[in-house]
Amino acid sequence: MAPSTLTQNIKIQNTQNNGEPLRREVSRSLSMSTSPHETFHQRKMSIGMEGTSPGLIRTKTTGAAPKQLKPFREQDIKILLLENVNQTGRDILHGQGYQVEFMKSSLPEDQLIEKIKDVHVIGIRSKTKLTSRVLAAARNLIVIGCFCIGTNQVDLKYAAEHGICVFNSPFSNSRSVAELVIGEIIVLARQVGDRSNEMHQGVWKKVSNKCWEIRGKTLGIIGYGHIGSQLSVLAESMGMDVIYYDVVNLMAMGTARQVPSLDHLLANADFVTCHVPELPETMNMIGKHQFDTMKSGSYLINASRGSVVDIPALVAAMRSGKVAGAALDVYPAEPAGNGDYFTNDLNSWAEDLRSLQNLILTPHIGGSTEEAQSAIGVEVAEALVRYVNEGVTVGAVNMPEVALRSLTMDEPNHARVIFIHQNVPGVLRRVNEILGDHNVDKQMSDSRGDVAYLMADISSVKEEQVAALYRELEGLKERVITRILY
Ligand SMILES: NC(=O)C1=CN([C@@H]2O[C@H](COP(=O)(O)OP(=O)(O)OC[C@H]3O[C@@H](n4cnc5c(N)ncnc54)[C@H](O)[C@@H]3O)[C@@H](O)[C@H]2O)C=CC1
Ligand SMILES: O=C(O)C(=O)COP(=O)(O)O
Repeated sequence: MAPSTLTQNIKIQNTQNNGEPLRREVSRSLSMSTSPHETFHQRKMSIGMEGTSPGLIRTKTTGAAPKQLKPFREQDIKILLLENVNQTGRDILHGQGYQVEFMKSSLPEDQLIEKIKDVHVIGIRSKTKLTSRVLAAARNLIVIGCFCIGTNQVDLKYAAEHGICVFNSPFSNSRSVAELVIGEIIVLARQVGDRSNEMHQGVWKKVSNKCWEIRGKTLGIIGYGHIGSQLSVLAESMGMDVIYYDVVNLMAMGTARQVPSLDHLLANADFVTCHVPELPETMNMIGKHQFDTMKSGSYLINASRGSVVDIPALVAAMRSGKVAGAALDVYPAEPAGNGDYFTNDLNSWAEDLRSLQNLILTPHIGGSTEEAQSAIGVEVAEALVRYVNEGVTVGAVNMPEVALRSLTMDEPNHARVIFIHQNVPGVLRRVNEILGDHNVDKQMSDSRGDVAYLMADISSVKEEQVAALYRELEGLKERVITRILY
């Protein structure tokens, strides 16, 4: 971008602002996703690109310096959205002027590897597996948006070590999951699923045997985080006693009680519900021993991750009558999209599950409500915009959280340097030696594990100096990614 263009853009911006301070304009552009012409980023340039289309904003550890420097234009940013990301999120990203490709389902690994090669941003939900193999193919990727809560589908460590920031929406669908579980508790206690199936087949079968009220029964919640604690409040308001087990000591909601062990919870709960993340420690955490420990005639609900419950052990516990009913929303393997079949081809025990009585099977819909999806769309898309345009990592799940107030047009000749690097001694000193020829107005640096993130706003920097600055930073052996926004 030539200086004259910059000046012209300042004028346009000022006109649009009607003389209002620009900083207000900046925050408005992010929170209300206005048109790209209203955003401050329109005026910025970015370098740090490797052999792709002009104006890109990433380089890899092994990459050479960019051959040409071109303005950072929103139109150059390529985004791939999979798994039917909500319209709210799509609107925000389109509103920035980015190129957005949208797909309704997830992709198998080989197709994903092809598709991810050139994009700067990918948006996924719980199904798309971003393994190290997939991410290694992503030449230009700078950021991943998980439009959901769980991030187990992404190799977070590999991503961080390659300078790829990951965002999610930590609680926008928690209430939806909690409400589904409440519904399932009643449906299981009254065998509503079976009665409904029978009626659909024309069979009238009125029974009260082993049908219960939930009032006075004990709900055992495994994992008392966002979802577990919401559920606790709802269950108690319906007259249930609530106990919970968590690896962390957590404040109880209402009169709920934390119990000292999983076995203690299993031995005392009438309904057991799982709300833990997928981790090595939660893999098959409900298996044969746990079913043996549960009360006879109790119920199990799993709306967390399919890996948490050992399904053959559940099938055995239900066939023996030890478990009177169960609800599963998640499975070790799930179809890529709607219309696919839930058969033994996918999970070897799918037919076993389909044959059981009082077993509610839902297709991973815990967070699938209009309210949740719309809120997630906004939250994650805004985080992506902030990261692409300003390098702000607040809310990231695999990077240190770093933010500086936005650059504004009353700060000409400023540049924002973003330097993601290995977290080893001496790097900051060397970076500051490089930045030392300029006035460092503000700077923030933080680390998380092996990766550190530095953001510095420098002034008195001429456009022709930016390339040299970039090359010097790229010359540091500890660098992962250098971006300069100006
Ligand atoms: N079915 C669906 O559509 C949805 C499923 N989920 C799943 O639910 C999970 C939980 O969600 P949130 O409540 O938002 O997560 P959260 O992170 O707020 O809470 C998880 C809780 O589990 C605890 N925990 C971790 N390991 C444990 C262990 N080994 N034993 C006992 N407790 C343990 C943590 O200390 C934490 O309190 C997510 O990770 C996601 O996989 C989330 C949203 C929708
Ligand atoms: O938010 C989560 O972690 C979920 O499991 C919901 O996933 P989904 O957005 O429905 O693919």
